[in-house]
Amino acid sequence: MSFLQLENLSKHYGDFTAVEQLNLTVEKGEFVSLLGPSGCGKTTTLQMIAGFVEASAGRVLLDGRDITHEKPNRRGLGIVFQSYALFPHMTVSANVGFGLEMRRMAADECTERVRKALALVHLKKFSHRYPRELSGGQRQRVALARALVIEPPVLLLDEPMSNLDAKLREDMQVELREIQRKVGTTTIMVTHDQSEALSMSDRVVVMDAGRAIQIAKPFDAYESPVNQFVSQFVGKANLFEGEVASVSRQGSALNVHGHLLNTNDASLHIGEQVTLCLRPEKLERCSPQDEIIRGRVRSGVFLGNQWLYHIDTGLGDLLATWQNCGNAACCDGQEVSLRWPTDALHIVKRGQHEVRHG
Ligand SMILES: Nc1ncnc2c1ncn2[C@@H]1O[C@H](COP(=O)(O)OP(=O)(O)OP(=O)(O)O)[C@@H](O)[C@H]1O
Repeated sequence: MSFLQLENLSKHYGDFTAVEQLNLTVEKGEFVSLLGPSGCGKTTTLQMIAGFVEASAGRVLLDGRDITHEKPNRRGLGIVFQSYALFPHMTVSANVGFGLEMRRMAADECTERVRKALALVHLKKFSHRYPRELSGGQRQRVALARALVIEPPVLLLDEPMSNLDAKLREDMQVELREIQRKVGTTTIMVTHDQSEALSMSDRVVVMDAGRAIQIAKPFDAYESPVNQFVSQFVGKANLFEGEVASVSRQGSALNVHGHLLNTNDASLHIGEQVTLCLRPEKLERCSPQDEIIRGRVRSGVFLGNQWLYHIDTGLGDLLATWQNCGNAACCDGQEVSLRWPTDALHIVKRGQHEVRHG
């Protein structure tokens, strides 16, 4: 049995459904992110696990125990909110030790645990400061120490890094994941930032309109998105509508605006209408005799580690990302020959409501 299980978990507000029949199993020590656009039900799901929002239907099981209707304080989960919610009139130590005092832990043990928790988040030197005397990143670490000090079975993080600037956010992502690995606490994190979810998680739950659309390892969600929504939400995608022109044992040929494109997918039927996904980094420049399609560069943007190009082609406007092309490899208006490996072209479903677990 999995450590944390959500079974058909739903939340209705009147006739509005915020979360619909969510099923998720999380193993001990796993780091799982709930990823999706604003309003898709991520926070509501987290709050149902925490016990701050009452589930309308379904169950939450922790280590086999049904906690669906237990009070939040009896669940004993560690929570870090977006706002950190530190007590402004208490020092760092007092903030971190607060949960232990509430549990009436002996003073000596409490002091020792607070010391260890602050060492874990590299804040030992700041124990006597007040939250207003700390930077955003330091406050975030106090909130993390406060959640971890009670040694919770599950750590719940609600957009824990959204108040940090881009650089600090990246550093904290690495640090948070290192701490989580060291402590081994099962963790569920809410985020709308796909790169954050992909870089930190063992698995991601991609949500839309209250439903889990795909539950997968980050690599699989990116490489094999289950539908159009996931392909566009997790990374950038070129999408084409096409019709299956022929099928063989090796794959299929698809007609897209009069161009025949080969895929490795042999499970299709002639005449079937499909959507194809091609990631921008899979496009390669090639010589004219090797090209699949020719295009004209509309614009190029330098992104630091790569260039992002918009290219007008017979398939539509294609996005291409290329690294190592020095000081602008292509000029606006330049004609380019393009190709990609056959296995880079994926068939994605058009519907949005088919969950795939992985
Ligand atoms: N108390 C409530 N009463 C009515 N509707 C609510 C209530 N709380 C949340 N909702 C609605 O439920 C939906 C899901 O909200 P939720 O906060 O879970 O979204 P989210 O994915 O976390 O979004 P964000 O990334 O913007 O925080 C939203 O449409 C929201 O307006």
